[in-house]
Amino acid sequence: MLHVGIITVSDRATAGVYEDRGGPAVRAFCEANLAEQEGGWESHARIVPDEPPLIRAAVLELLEAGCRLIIATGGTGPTHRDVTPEAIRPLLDKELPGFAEKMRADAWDDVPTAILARQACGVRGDALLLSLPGSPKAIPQCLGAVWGAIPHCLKLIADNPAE
Ligand SMILES: Nc1ncnc2c1ncn2[C@@H]1O[C@H](COP(=O)(O)OP(=O)(O)OP(=O)(O)O)[C@@H](O)[C@H]1O
Ligand SMILES: Nc1nc2c(c(=O)[nH]1)N[C@H]1C(S)=C(S)[C@@H](COP(=O)(O)O)O[C@H]1N2
Repeated sequence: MLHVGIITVSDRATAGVYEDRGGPAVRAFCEANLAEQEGGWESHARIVPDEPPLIRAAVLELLEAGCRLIIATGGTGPTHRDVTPEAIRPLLDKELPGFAEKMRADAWDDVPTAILARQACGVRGDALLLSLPGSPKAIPQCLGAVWGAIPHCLKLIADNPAE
């Protein structure tokens, strides 16, 4: 069973200013793309404001719950409240910059503002952590851009545990 953690990082979704569409968009993408997952999969969703300690706490809680793929959406932009990369980076054993590079490169022709996102992606233990922009329409674009590398990455980090 693959446990997938989904974290919406959004002041406004947390406060109820708008209904969260980011978490459900990640879940919908997983539903469409994990149908063949051996042993099945299960999602665990959290919504937090743009506060580093709360973002980190959500990541650590989902790791503790056994999530091996954690996908955060929101808070990657250039404003002072956008702190998801700063919150996630210290938790990574290794950053995998290719994930963010591919997300931005694939979106560039369609959405030039794609380069405003500072996605932090990498591994912690045997888990892969990804961050995506908050815009719900960015979610299938960004996940679609990198999905081809995810099963192999999960297998590599599971097969080569730290001492
Ligand atoms: N979780 C979400 N659910 C629904 N729409 C969202 C969500 N996150 C972002 N959006 C939409 O995408 C647009 C761009 O997101 P923006 O960068 O302003 O949000 P954020 O910084 O990720 O979240 P917030 O401003 O709530 O902290 C917003 O105008 C909003 O309409
Ligand atoms: N594929 C894609 N990437 C995207 C976007 C988008 O609409 N599609 N929006 C951009 C915009 S406008 C911003 S400000 C940044 C950061 O968004 P965030 O702060 O909500 O994470 O993501 C960028 N990346």
